[in-house]
Amino acid sequence: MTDPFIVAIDGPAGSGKSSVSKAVARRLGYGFLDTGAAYRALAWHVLDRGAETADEEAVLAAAADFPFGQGLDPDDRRVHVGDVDVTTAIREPRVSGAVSGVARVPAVRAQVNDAFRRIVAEAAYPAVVVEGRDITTVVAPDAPVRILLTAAPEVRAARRAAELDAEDAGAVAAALHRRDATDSAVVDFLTAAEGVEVVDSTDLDFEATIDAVITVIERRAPEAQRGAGNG
Ligand SMILES: Nc1ncnc2c1ncn2[C@@H]1O[C@H](COP(=O)(O)OP(=O)(O)O)[C@@H](O)[C@H]1O
Ligand SMILES: Nc1ccn([C@@H]2O[C@H](COP(=O)(O)OP(=O)(O)O)[C@@H](O)[C@H]2O)c(=O)n1
Repeated sequence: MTDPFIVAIDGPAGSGKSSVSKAVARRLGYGFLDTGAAYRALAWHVLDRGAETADEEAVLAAAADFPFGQGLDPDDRRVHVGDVDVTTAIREPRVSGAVSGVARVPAVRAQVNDAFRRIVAEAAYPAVVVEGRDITTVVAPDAPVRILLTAAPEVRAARRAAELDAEDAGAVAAALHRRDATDSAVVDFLTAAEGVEVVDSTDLDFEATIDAVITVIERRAPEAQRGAGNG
């Protein structure tokens, strides 16, 4: 089998990257890689070691001893650090509030990006949908399909608050926009780079967003490499 091709999807928090990418991968028979889960798992690992993600030395020490496990099955979002299942823990607000400290360390970005490329190259799928912040620009700038998935800030905050079933939607919105601001200082994922197609889901429901992404794939992906069952 030739190397899987990449469908690269970037975007800000709450734009629908993970849920839409997973649904697209499942529908097309592709693999799915949630790159944010790796940064979240490393932030969890730093906190679990009793350190702070603002401490770059502590982050580098944790990254040097980071037995991270993540699969490509769209229907299996389990994430492990060693033999600890951290799937739920990495989505907790305390980790969301700490993850940007990990993401701003260049050596960490280089380490996890190498791991992402290796995981995709070894994938037993015709393609892998890879979602995050810098996939279209750093991890896979030559991918045949590169999408910036976005939505209005207030829509993204409302979706995240609903997802977390949060009592204080204002606090969720403030945390989300704070993370957007911190993240976009590290990687510009709010502006589509040359060749990246923008899908704005502000006025699209979940199914319509999936269809919009698949339309881009059908237009941009190499015909010969598409998986079975997708025309
Ligand atoms: N177009 C959409 N319309 C309504 N809800 C959506 C849409 N896209 C995603 N969602 C929901 O918004 C929440 C956040 O989506 P998620 O995939 O976690 O975003 P991200 O990974 O970009 O942070 C989830 O509950 C998801 O089901
Ligand atoms: N490719 C990536 C993916 C995530 N990240 C970092 O990891 C954090 C969590 O990513 P995520 O995709 O799980 O976050 P959401 O957009 O799902 O809220 C982001 O806020 C970034 O700080 C990154 O720097 N680069």
